[in-house]
Amino acid sequence: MNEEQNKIPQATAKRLPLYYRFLNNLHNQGKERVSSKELSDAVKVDSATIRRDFSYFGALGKKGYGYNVNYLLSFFRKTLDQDEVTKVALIGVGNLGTAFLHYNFLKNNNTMIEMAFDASEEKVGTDIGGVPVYSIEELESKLSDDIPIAILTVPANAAQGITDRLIEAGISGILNFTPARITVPDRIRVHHIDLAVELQALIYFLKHYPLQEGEEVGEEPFNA
Ligand SMILES: NC(=O)c1ccc[n+]([C@@H]2O[C@H](COP(=O)([O-])OP(=O)(O)OC[C@H]3O[C@@H](n4cnc5c(N)ncnc54)[C@H](O)[C@@H]3O)[C@@H](O)[C@H]2O)c1
Repeated sequence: MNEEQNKIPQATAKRLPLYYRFLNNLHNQGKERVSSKELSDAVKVDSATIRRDFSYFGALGKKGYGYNVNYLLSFFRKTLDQDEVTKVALIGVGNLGTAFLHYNFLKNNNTMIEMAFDASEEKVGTDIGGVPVYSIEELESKLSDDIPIAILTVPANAAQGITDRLIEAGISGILNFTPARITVPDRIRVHHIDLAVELQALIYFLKHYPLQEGEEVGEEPFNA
């Protein structure tokens, strides 16, 4: 992560990949500029928030012109280290893990699942979506220094044990899909993803903040 990203608020940093993906699509369609309204409609973030987010990088928008797509893209690419491919390891090649291996992350984000691990003999030695699956026994010997992130898709009861080994092996970030609350040292960053929580949040918003036709979509506190 570079210095610039350290200075921007975390909520803004979280939205950067969203902006980046949309701008990349615009660029691929040959578009050179985008208005904040267009951006807002596409990424479902209100234009005031977009302007505030972008203000952390200096005044990039011009009245009546909008934002220059190429300029923004090159800026975000630098900020998000998009010029570099980040290698990721995946642990647990079950229903969820297999789906991730089939999904080509590299197409939109510069991340790539380099290798996967599982405990099941049936899976070890196979190749899923072009990713080799190794035995979990080989975790320490196969994980190389250039893989900073692991995706955890093992059963909850295996999560902490695997986490301890990942940290020992030098991983610095974990994307945890298991329901287990894992304990890690301060220097390790864990992001927890739980579809049930996201669904509950959506249900809550539908019930308490139903949207009206033509209403601008606000920023949801759950994503902030
Ligand atoms: N976050 C979410 O929204 C969400 C949604 C669905 C499932 N989940 C969770 O994701 C995890 C995976 O779910 P799933 O449906 O893919 O389960 P699954 O049972 O299909 O897959 C688990 C895989 O982990 C492997 N495994 C078991 N113990 C292991 C170990 N010690 N080391 C390495 N591999 C091991 C199994 O062989 C299996 O291939 C579960 O914890 C589940 O609760 C999360």
